[in-house]
Amino acid sequence: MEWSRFHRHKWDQATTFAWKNFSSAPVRRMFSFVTVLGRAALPEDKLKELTELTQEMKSSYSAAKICRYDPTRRRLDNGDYDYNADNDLDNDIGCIPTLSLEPHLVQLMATSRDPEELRYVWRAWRDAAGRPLRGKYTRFVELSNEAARLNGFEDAGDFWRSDYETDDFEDIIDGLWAELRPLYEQLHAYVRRKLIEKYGDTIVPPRGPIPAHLLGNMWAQTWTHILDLTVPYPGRPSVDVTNTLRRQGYSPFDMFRLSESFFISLGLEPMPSTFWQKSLLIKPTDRDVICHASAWDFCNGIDYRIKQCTQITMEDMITAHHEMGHIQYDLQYRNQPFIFRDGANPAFHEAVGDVLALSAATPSHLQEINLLANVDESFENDINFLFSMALDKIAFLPFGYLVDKWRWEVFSGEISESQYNSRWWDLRVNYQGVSAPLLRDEDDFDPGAKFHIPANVPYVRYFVSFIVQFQFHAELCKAAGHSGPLHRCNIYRSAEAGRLLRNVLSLGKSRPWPEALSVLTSGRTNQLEAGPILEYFEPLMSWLESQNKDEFIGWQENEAIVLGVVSSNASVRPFSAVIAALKSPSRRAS
Ligand SMILES: CC(=O)N[C@@H](CC(=O)O)C(=O)NC[C@H](CC1(C(=O)N[C@@H](Cc2ccc(O)cc2)C(=O)O)CCCC1)C(=O)O
Ligand SMILES: [Zn+2]
Repeated sequence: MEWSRFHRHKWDQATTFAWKNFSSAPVRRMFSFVTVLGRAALPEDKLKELTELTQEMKSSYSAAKICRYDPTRRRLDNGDYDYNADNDLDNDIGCIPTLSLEPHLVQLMATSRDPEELRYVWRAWRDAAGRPLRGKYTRFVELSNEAARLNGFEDAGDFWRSDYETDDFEDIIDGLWAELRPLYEQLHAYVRRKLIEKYGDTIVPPRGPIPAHLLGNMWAQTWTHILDLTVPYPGRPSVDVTNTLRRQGYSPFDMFRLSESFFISLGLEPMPSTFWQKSLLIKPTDRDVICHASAWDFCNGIDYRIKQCTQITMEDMITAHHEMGHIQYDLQYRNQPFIFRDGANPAFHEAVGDVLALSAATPSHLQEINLLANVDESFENDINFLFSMALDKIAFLPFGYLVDKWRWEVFSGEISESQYNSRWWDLRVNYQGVSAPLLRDEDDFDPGAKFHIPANVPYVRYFVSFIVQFQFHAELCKAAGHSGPLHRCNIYRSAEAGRLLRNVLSLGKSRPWPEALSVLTSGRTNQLEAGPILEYFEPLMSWLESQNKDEFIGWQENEAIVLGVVSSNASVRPFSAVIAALKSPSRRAS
């Protein structure tokens, strides 16, 4: 009998979703994951196109290089750097691009204190890494959305958010940001004041956004590299132990051994022997590799590796803990069924290493491992420490939030191709209070100059991780019997903390993440909460409020100082300040 289309559809419906009626919850959970095909749901030719597109974007980004800054370079008549000189072959100014992001540009953005050089590097990187991706990205979005819809999602953003198994996920993170924004604004106001003291108020507007090239990082996402310009009480032992690491002859290998010893002290797993044989911890000189650090689970219970172009810096020591946290989580859930070998949600995976680093970075622990001379626990040292932690953990929050806010709006169509860059800068000014140091237009593609956009790696996981890692820290400190301020807690060698952490991590993705949180908090809560991170930074918040009492808190967009050539098709709505800057002869603008 020829089945009618109706009957065939009914059969499909019945068999396709029969698993939804299985009695076993874990089996239903497994089916709910394994039935999501992701990209593989695309027709062969489109899957091939999407895969090639992703590979092209990733290798284009990883191979991007720029020329060295040349202060003698011909200038425009207003003194501005003539970026187009490179193409001006008749005066053989052209250059060979030799500087790559890691380690050269990361180092330059962290250590240069020349605004002109910083502005050059900031723009040259975006010209080399972001601009070439713009056309590819639009096609990438189309194909990603098509794949998402074939999996039953609205668009790729909807698909990505489903990892959190939470209907009102966007409302939840909006609410968390609202609770944390006041602390961010206090830090922002204090740092802006210090940057005005360093660079003057013709570059840094007292009531406006901070120009993004002055914050020590290519994306202004963490500000730890301008600690020297902003530290509250200078002249005290620096909590940045980079120089001590170098003086003591630390190798990249030693830094990873140091991180491993912290995990072992909690009774967690050592790295498997193959880890030490097969990881790539030093940038090779004979070939180009994707230097962006990464941790790999080869899904056979034996082979786990980290790839990191490790520099001997405190930042890379913290990153070593971060990457090893991924491996530790992989090890803790390796006995779960394959489909459950993942983080309870992506933020949990990002939090593990950072939780241990919260203890490892404390002055008392750094003393214990001879990386810091004996530091008294004076109020000033406390504030210096909390401030350096805030330059990492608080400064990051709005950036961690806005990257996927932008991407979700691109996937949903709220941001069209003609608005990519102006909407990116709207979000950067509104949430982060940073501005482009020179005018941007829609030939630029600044989001593309950040690894996770061409690499198609979701980003809100880091925003959530920076909050949930303090919930972990608070609970592990309780288990370790810590008393006193949360920021002084060090769980080193606590078997109780290790046991609690193991109980959470070994679940993998076998249970919805609120249940994992409930295990962590012994039932006190199963929700994301800003309480612990606010408790941790409470002493700093009070101190900042007292320091900032005459300061303008927040920023006005039209106060932004944006210099640079107003390019022919400046489709970006130039901030009114640009018009002001272009009119008033006092400010150097062309
Ligand atoms: C096979 C695979 O891909 N594995 C995943 C891990 C897994 O899923 O198992 C993986 O290795 N992802 C790489 C990524 C690397 C880093 C990163 O991208 N960090 C963000 C945000 C941030 C910033 C400051 C900070 O302190 C912590 C995070 C950035 O740099 O902007 C760069 C150095 C730090 C972490 C990572 O480890 O998360
Ligand atoms: Zn990570």
